Order: sequence, then structure tokens, then C-alpha cells
Amino acid sequence: MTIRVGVLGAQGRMGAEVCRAVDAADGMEVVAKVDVGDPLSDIAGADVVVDFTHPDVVMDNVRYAVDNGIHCVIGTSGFTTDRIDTVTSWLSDAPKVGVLVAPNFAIGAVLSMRFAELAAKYYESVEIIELHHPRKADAPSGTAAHTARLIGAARQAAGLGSAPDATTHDPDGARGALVDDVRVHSVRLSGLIAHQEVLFGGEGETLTIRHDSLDRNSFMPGVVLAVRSIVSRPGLIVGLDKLMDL
Ligand SMILES: NC(=O)C1=CN([C@@H]2O[C@H](COP(=O)(O)OP(=O)(O)OC[C@H]3O[C@@H](n4cnc5c(N)ncnc54)[C@H](OP(=O)(O)O)[C@@H]3O)[C@@H](O)[C@H]2O)C=CC1
Ligand SMILES: O=C(O)C1=N[C@H](C(=O)O)C[C@H](O)C1
Repeated sequence: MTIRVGVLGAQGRMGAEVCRAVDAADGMEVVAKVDVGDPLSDIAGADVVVDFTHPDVVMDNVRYAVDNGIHCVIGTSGFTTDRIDTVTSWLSDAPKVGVLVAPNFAIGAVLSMRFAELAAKYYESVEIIELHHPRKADAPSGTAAHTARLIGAARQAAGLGSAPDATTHDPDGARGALVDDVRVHSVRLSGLIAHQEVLFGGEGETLTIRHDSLDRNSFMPGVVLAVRSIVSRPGLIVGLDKLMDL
């Protein structure tokens, strides 16, 4: 059976790439391309929607899809814990529907988040630097927020307190944002696509875990895997790692 895919944000940087990747993949085809101004009902004939739109609109899109029995693959950033809880509650009324939310679909990014989670309990200091193209709407990136959450949970489980930091005067916010007690610094620079460094520091050593997406095609194998998988995985999945043999 061919999986019918609706793409939300189809004219965007990611959406356009997704349309190409889905049409090139075996066993799936794009049946709807929806962008600003198009009615959401255009996705009515789809088995799966793939959403790469904007944090301000993605929840309405997911709601519509879940209410209409359409599985969702969500790449759009901005998925806080509250949003995850909200989607979970919607799914309790739609037990056959699957929703996958992935902060990052690039294989190396998924691996680097796992590596950071593993390393977290061994180092007293940790900071995240995420670097993106300047047309990105949100900061910090969804990937950085998710990485911070994983690190924060691992540090807490290991009984680690806050990282050492003598700063008492920072009127301009130079020390970055605190996400789950982890400092996150957001760089926006022409020429970049999507990059992240997680820096760990301990006694006489540092460890840097870096990932670079040099082209948006780096996200496509993950998106195609998610579309293929979600049709037989009801419920909510957070993170592409759950579909990989990690
Ligand atoms: N999980 C992952 O691996 C990745 C996630 N992302 C995330 O995906 C999202 C999109 O990124 P990107 O493609 O670079 O952004 P773009 O701005 O290039 O694309 C978003 C598209 O969605 C459109 N759009 C806005 N609102 C709606 C709506 N209500 N219905 C349908 N379409 C809409 C926009 O139109 P308009 O421009 O007119 O507003 C635009 O065409 C971001 O949140 C980004 O962080 C990006 C890369 C990888
Ligand atoms: O906007 C982007 O480009 C990206 N957004 C996602 C994020 O916020 O983490 C994933 C990737 O970093 C690219």
C-alpha cells in the first residue's frame, strides 16, 4: 500500500525538501502540499502529514490531523513539555493515531544527543552552543532545548548540582539562556545551516560533541523513516532515536 503524505509548510526550506524526498522514496507519495493561505482540509486524503511550519501554528495543525485520524510526523520546533502533554491528551481520544515529534531528524544529531546524555554524569561543567542560519525564527533551537533536557535529567539522576560559575554581573545576558539548568548560547550566522556543540568540562579535561548539518538533505532519511514507521505506531513518540536501533 502506498502511504499518502500531506506536507504542511510545503513551500518552506524544509517542506520543499520533504516533498522531493517523499516522492523519491519507495512506497509513499505526496498527495497534498499546504502552505500559508491554503485550507487545512487539503490534507484530508492523507494517511500521514509531515509538518515543518512554525512554532506558532503547529499545534493547530496537529489538532486538526489527530481529530481527522491522520498520523503526524512533526519537525517543527517549539515542543515544550506542556505541548507534549497536550498532544498526549488529544491522542487519548484517537487511539489509532500515531504522532512522532522529532527535535532533529539528522542521524548524527540524534547520535550526538545520545552521546551527550551518556557523558552528562561524568562532568561538572556543561554548556551548549547551537549555531544556525539567520532566518531561523526561534531560539534556542528545539535540538538544543531537547539536549539540555536530556543532560539536565542525567545530571539530576546522578546527583549533580548546578555547574560551577562565579558570574555575579551579567547585565547583557552574555552567559546565555538557562534551559533545565544548562547554559545554551544561540548563534545566528549567514552561511550556516544547523550545527551544535555540547561542551563538557571536568578535572583537567574537556569533551566537545559537535554535529553539523551541511545540507537540509541530512534530515531526509530520518523523515522518510518516520513516515514509514508512524502508520503502524499509534500513540506519541518523542525523538527519532525511538525508531532507530540505538
Ligand atoms: N526537526 C528537524 O530536524 C528540523 C526542524 N526544523 C524546524 O522546522 C520548522 C520550519 O523550518 P524551515 O523550513 O527552515 O522554515 P521556513 O520558514 O522556510 O518554512 C516554513 C513554511 O511554513 C509556512 N507556514 C507558516 N504557517 C503555516 C501554516 N499555518 N500552514 C502551512 N504552512 C505554514 C511558511 O510560510 P511563510 O514563510 O509565508 O510564513 C513557510 O513556507 C522550524 O520550526 C524549524 O526549526 C528545521 C529543520 C530540521
Ligand atoms: O530551523 C532550523 O533550521 C532547524 N531547526 C531545528 C531545531 O530548532 O533544532 C532542527 C535543526 O537544528 C534545524
